[in-house]
Amino acid sequence: MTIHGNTNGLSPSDLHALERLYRRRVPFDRLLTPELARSMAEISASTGRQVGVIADRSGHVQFVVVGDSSKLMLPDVGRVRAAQGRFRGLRLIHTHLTPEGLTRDDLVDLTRLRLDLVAAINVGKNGEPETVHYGHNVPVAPGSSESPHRTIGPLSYQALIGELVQVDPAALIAGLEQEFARVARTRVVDAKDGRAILVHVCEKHDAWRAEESLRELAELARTAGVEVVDQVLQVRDRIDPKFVMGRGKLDEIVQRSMQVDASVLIFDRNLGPAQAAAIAKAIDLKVIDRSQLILDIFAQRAESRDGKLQVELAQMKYLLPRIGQKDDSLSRLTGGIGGRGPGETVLEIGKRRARERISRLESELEKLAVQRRNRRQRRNRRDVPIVSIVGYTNAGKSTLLNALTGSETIVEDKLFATLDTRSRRIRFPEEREVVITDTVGFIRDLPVDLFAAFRATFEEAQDADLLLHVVDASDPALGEHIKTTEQLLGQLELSNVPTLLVLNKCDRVPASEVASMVRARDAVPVSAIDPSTFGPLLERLERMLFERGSGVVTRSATGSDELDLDDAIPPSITSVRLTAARPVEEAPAPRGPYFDDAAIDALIAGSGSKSAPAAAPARTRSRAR
Ligand SMILES: Nc1nc2c(ncn2[C@@H]2O[C@H](COP(=O)(O)OP(=O)(O)OP(=O)(O)O)[C@@H](O)[C@H]2O)c(=O)[nH]1
Ligand SMILES: [Mg+2]
Repeated sequence: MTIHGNTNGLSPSDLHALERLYRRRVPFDRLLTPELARSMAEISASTGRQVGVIADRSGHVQFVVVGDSSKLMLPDVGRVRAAQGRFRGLRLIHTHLTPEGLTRDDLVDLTRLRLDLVAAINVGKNGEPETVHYGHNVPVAPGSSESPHRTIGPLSYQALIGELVQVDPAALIAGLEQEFARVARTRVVDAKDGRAILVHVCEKHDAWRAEESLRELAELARTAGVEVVDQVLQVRDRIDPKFVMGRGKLDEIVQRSMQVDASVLIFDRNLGPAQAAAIAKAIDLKVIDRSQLILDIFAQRAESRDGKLQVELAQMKYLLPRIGQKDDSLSRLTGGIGGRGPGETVLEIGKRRARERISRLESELEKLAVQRRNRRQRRNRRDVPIVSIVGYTNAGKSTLLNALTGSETIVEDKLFATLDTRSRRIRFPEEREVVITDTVGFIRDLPVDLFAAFRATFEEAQDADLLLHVVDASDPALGEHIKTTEQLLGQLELSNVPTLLVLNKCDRVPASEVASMVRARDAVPVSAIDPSTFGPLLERLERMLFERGSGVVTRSATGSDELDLDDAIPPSITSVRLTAARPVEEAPAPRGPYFDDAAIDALIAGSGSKSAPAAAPARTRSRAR
């Protein structure tokens, strides 16, 4: 039976008296009992310190706390959750040594810990209870200036005990929970990962991108399977180093979380380990940052072995500095958003084991990387051009790949629909074929460790003869998306690969705007959902890939005695018709590693690589057609 708080210098008999408080019962339908009130007052008077108990709804005392003359520091009650409801199912009953109502600290605890109720017993000079104040949370409309608490008192202790004044917390709380529920009328019950409030805090000079950024965060949250119930935006002169925002705003958010019944706060920025812990401790909600959200999506979606290992490694690296933070905010993460995927185990293990796991993952991934490099070297002796489709997430890369090749890779109106990339081939007239590969979408401020994971998926793109940079022309953040993609391509050492900018989703943009964007950016317009728009794209593609002096050099096999690729290419491309790029029969659906090497080998072999033995028959067959 732990006595929490400031126990220094207490006599054994005081401690004993405090321990005995654990045996008291406080029925849920009574504010307090005379036995409890008198013993608490007595100990307070003898120690000169505030004394409190935290009782649950069945009337048991869960915590006994002792403070100093003017305040109590409450222990972490985070894991003693009420089964259901907006409140924690706990009441704080404590003493005050000066005649006063509930203090600001009392009200903050009330909100922060979502207590059912806080009661303060004023202890008189004679060491007897004199008056009682109590308070509880009330729902207020967002943005309203009304107080989120209701406080009642002073009530005469004698009147309370004599039941001249009747207070029934059970009935009170039942009514309040209904009231809160009514405010949160919009509730949808089937969200499997809880309800979240998005929080964007920025300094003034960054305010211009806040709205767009929140919109993207909402998309990410939706992709992760979280229901967004509210969004909070705060522009500050300076980001608070400890809590990011001000304490007042934090309290407001907790209040709001009760109204809309949210259990998760998702920050639209990356939080340092100490920040995350401080915030989680202060508000006692699950706190997730942008990196964690993205990691969570990857953890849910990675399918291949390589992909899974990469995600686990990224999660481990993210979590390592967070293990053993003073208020272990990770303990709130088990299960659900932020605590999913292979990295979940890290929540139970210590730093040392986590480090061991990291080095094991790294060496496994290195082995896979070596295998991939070897394959790529073998494959370099080829003459089939490779085109990689790159671009911001949700730009329509997979849709375009499907439409160009008549295949069916996953297309979803979600961010990071594609995590395990696919390759397909398309055939141009005159038997010229191209292998086209899809890639993982880019996003702003990609967590560093995830970027490392990304890197592997783009190794293949380094062999590409051409990048199709697909961008959603209808997105207001188009310019930002292009910039981010270009930056990340640079970091992936892909800046040197010839690139064609493809303005996608032109069906959503007025033609005049498309025309000016095409001119300004030397781009090709398409609508990936409408193949009748592919003409200009195919023409440009063919010109860039096959025309002499196009600047795109297709590697050809050295020492081969077969035809040079050029010989097989007629000089004219004027005959390109829309139907020209017919899908080629089945491409085996590559399953990870991110980039399925065997599948690409097979594709290339099937397309007439001079170095691959399978090439000749493939080519003969297609010629004969
Ligand atoms: N209106 C319209 N919608 C499109 C077009 N191209 C793609 N979409 C839609 O945009 C959404 C995203 O398409 P995807 O092909 O999954 O995008 P992606 O770039 O592969 O996305 P990630 O794999 O998540 O990076 C889907 O809902 C598509 O149906 C287009 O040209 N016009
Ligand atoms: Mg995709």
